[in-house]
Parts: sequence; C-alpha cells; structure tokens
Amino acid sequence: MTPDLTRDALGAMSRISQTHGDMVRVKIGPMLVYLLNHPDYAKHVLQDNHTNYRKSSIYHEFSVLLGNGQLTTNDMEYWRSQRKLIHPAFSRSHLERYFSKVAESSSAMLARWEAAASAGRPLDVYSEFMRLMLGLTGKILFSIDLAEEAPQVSEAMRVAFDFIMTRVNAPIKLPRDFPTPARRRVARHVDVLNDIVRRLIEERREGEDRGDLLTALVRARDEAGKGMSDEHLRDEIKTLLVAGHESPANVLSWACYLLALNPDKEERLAAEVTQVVGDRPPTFADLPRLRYCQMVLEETMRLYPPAWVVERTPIQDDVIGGYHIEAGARVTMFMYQIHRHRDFWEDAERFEPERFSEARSAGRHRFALFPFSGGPRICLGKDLSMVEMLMCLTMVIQRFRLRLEPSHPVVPLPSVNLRPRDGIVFHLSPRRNSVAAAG
Ligand code: HEM
Repeated sequence: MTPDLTRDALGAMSRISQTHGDMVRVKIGPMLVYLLNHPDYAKHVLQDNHTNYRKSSIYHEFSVLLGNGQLTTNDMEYWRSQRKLIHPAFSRSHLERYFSKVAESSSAMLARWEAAASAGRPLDVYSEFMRLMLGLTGKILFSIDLAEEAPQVSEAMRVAFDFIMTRVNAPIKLPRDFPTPARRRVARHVDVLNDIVRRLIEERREGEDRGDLLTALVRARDEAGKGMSDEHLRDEIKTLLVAGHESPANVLSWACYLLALNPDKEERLAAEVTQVVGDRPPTFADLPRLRYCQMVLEETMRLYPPAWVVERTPIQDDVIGGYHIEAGARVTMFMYQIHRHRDFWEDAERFEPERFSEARSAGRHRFALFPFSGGPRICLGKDLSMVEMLMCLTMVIQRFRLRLEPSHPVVPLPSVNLRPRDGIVFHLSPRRNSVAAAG
C-alpha cells in the first residue's frame, strides 16, 4: 500500500475509502492513521471535541518553511493571542478597503492576458493566478510590492513543499534537520525568503504607520508591554503570505478548468456577469448579487478542495462513530472524499454549481462541504479569499471565453495544496471589445 500512496495518494486513498467505508484504520510503517470519510467525524474532531486534538506531525514538517506561525502552532496560548491580533485585518470594513487593490491587480493581469489573446498565444493560468495572488496578499496585508521577489518566493515554496511532501509520505524518516542534500537545498531557499521578510520588518520598524497588518504586528504589545520577536514576526508574515496566495490561486485555476469543460455553465456565468455588471468594472456592492459565481466557486472547492486533507492528533483516546481512536495517532480527515460522499452529494463527480442554490442547500450538513475547515481553527482568510476569487473570476469571464489547449495534460497533484501538476493551459478569446478598465 505504501508505494501506491506515494505514487498516487489521491487515487489510493479514494480507493481505500470506497472499499472500507467511513472510518479506516491503517498502519503505515510505525504510524497509526485513521482515515475519516464522513462529515460527522470531521465535525467531531474539528468542532465538537476540538480541545482533545492538536495539529498532527504533518504540520510540524511545515516548520522548515514557516517556522511556528498561526497555521501550524500547537501552543494554544500563543495561537489565541495571535489570532486576536490578526483577525481585525480580515473584518468587513477592511475587505471593502482591499477591494480596489484586488480590482487593480486583476486588471493588470488581464491586460497581459489581452496581449496573449491578440497574439494567439496560449497561457498557463495557474502561474498567472499564483503571481496575482502572491502580489495581492503582499499588497493587501503588508502594503508591499513583491513583483521583483515573486520568483524567489515561489521557488522557495516549491522546493520546500516537495521536501515536506516527501517526508509526509515516507513511512520511516531521518530527523528533519539531518543535513541531506535535499535538506541543505531547502535551507538555502528558505534563507533567501527569510532575508526578504527580514528586510520588510526592518523597514517597517523604522518607517511610518501604514495602517496595515504589518504595522499592527510590528507595534503589538502584550500585557507586559513586550512586542513580538523578529523571529515570531517573520514566521507570521511567511505563514500569511504562503497561506494567503496558494489556495485562492488553485481554486481560480480549477474553476476556469471546470468551466471550460462545461461550456453551458460558463455561459450561464457569463450571462449573470452581463446582467449584474455589464461592461463596467465590478464594485464591492455587486458581489452579493453574483450568486451563480459564488456557486461556481463553492462547487469548484467541493471537487478540488485546496486543503484536500486536514489532520489532527488526539491528546487522549477518543471514540468517533463508535470506533476507538488511540491517543497520539494521525487522524486524517479526507476532505476530497467527504466532498464526494454519496449520502450527501448526488452524482458527486459531476460539476453542478446549481446544487448550491438556496433551496438545494437547505438542511445540508455543515461539514459536507468544509473547504475552509471548521471549529475554532477555521481559516482566517475565508471572507477575504471569497472577495478576491469572486472579483477575479467575474473579471475573467467578463472579458474572455476559455478553451483548453488539448495537448496539455491536466493532472491533479495532491501536494500541500491540491494543484494542477503542470499548470492549466488555455486559449483565450475576447468576449467583448468594450469592457472598461477596472481600478
Ligand atoms: C480558497 C482559499 C482558502 C482556502 C480553501 C483555505 C483553507 C484553509 C484551511 C482548510 C485551513 C485550516 C487548516 C487546519 O485546520 O488544519 C486554513 C487555515 C488558515 N488559513 Fe486559509 N484558506 C484559504 C485562504 C486563505 C487566505 C487568503 C489567508 C490569509 C491571507 C488564509 C490564512 C489562513 C490562516 C492564518 C490559517 C490558520 C488559522 C488558525 O489556525 O487559526 N487562508 N485555511
């Protein structure tokens, strides 16, 4: 089973779940893993009995890249104080302020797309969305322009993620900091990333108050008047940069892919965009009326959830759905499979945004769809990413019709995020000639 898991984790885990049901106990080398495939079980771990669970060893592997930040930490006191500090930056009033930056950056990206379309040049939208979202996260949260550093940041992430996934899937591991060539390579890339972030912190410690999250973090004081150390600051900034850009970029890429495979849905979305927005740039007030667009994004996250597994470790023995769970084991909530559970989703493999209409969503299990997780450690960037994705997808569909390049393979790769292994290449044709520039 192990070689199969390493070669094709998504396929192997799906087959195990389909054959053995909602709760599967697997021994992988010395590791005991419970594979949870039912929304009730995810609810139990993430919400109802969350105090008995900590982030699993998978998250410790992330420390090579992220250190000890909000996403990975098991120090609950530190987590609580950081969450309190960071949360206001994601409030509704802030989202409205960020909106113009989303419009501006998406517009600049689409100008590049227009050039490609006129030249008849196909485009890998995955790398386009990654570049957009990294730049946007930097601008929105930290008022920085990462245009120059983007390739180094992306390369550091790629190298670190490969290293992390190899270790996650390995049944027997060397100590994490054992100086293998791969570990030294990761260290070199992460040093570059750390330098970029260190410069940011230094500039801001000396510079003016920009009213953004970076200033809030740099100026934060605890009850004893003590600020965050440079190391803590660096880890939080890296966490937000990494968590904030990869997932929305993946969802947007998969949404374009699914729409291209389903031209009737693409046309329905285009009709909504015409009706709500027309040819003018979208506004913040338009977002609640872009209902079908929201449904497309929800259906995309159902089929291609960026966090395709969420893991925890029980502190004490537990019982889930009548099954005994041993303390210290890995409890893997297989989100990819739960989002396709036959008892909750009819014709689950089909792309059908209409299942998210109000009438059809009534009474649905809260954890039948949980792309942002749930319970106290639910994603901090949920509302921000919905604004970013709604706005960006609307602007894409307003301007372009998307057709897949048939010779380019599209292969889902279950890495840290569920991403297209070789990107997704499209031919773009303009829908109208008269869309006003947004911004
Ligand atoms: C489509 C977009 C996104 C998806 C699907 C997503 C998904 C998730 C999931 C599943 C978790 C929980 C992981 C766990 O409990 O093990 C999480 C946590 C987190 N996410 Fe997101 N995320 C997205 C966008 C963002 C954005 C835009 C930001 C910030 C700019 C962000 C920041 C965070 C942070 C800081 C946490 C840790 C929260 C905590 O433990 O208190 N995410 N995200």
